[in-house]
Amino acid sequence: MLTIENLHKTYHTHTVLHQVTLELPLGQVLAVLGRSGCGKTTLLKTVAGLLVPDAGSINWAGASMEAAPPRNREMVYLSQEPLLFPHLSVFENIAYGLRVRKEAEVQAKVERMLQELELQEHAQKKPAQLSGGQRQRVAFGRAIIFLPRVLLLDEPFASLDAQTRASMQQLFLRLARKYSITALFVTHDVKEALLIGDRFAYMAAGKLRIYTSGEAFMEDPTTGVRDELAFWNSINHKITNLP
Ligand SMILES: Nc1ncnc2c1ncn2[C@@H]1O[C@H](COP(=O)(O)OP(=O)(O)OP(=O)(O)O)[C@@H](O)[C@H]1O
Repeated sequence: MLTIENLHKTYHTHTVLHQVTLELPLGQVLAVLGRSGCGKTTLLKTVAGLLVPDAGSINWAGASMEAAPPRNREMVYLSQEPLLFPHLSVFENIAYGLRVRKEAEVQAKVERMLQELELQEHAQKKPAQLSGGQRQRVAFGRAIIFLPRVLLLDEPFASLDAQTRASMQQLFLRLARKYSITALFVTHDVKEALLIGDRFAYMAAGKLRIYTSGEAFMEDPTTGVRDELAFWNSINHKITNLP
């Protein structure tokens, strides 16, 4: 279980994380919905150890993570623009974490992951020879192949077209189930949050509100789920009443 208590972060006089508290059980995905600038990236980078909080605690299975450097936390941050090694092939990008950890059966593990990601035929290409969606799949594979404790996903599909985005969402759901992935998934897209999350939260001005159920998330007018439903009802009404 990931436990975060009263996480606080200020840039100069601007408070970006305001007493953020959450619990995330193993194998669950918490979808965090929030508008641009609400502090989502700061939250994920602080959990990953890439930013230092002013106060608060981050625990994994009861052990404090604050003193642990990012690589020892095994909490992987994935951004919208996948960061891949440009000079390495797809295969070697995915193999990287395994080689660093001196794990066995690298070849077989990477081949299996390439198959999961449907990237077998691109194994020897360099990142620059791939589409945005394919690069994001490589970044996923590289992150999950060594089974990190927590995946921290920062609007990972925001730059993709609608179809590629939908197929990446399905791929994520399939792999999340298969590998029991524990993840914080931040997005500004309410449909994506509903589709991806096992649990739901809403972030505004550095404050995180956790919902006790999916229904509570959907019923809160600030999340925009109601507006989304009203929009589609009005479109349906318009289309069925066209002359
Ligand atoms: N290094 C920094 N120095 C000062 N202010 C910062 C810094 N990084 C972020 N901020 C400010 O903190 C606030 C939250 O930024 P953050 O990147 O966490 O937001 P976000 O919710 O991820 O937004 P977006 O969806 O646009 O990426 C913003 O107002 C931003 O301008």
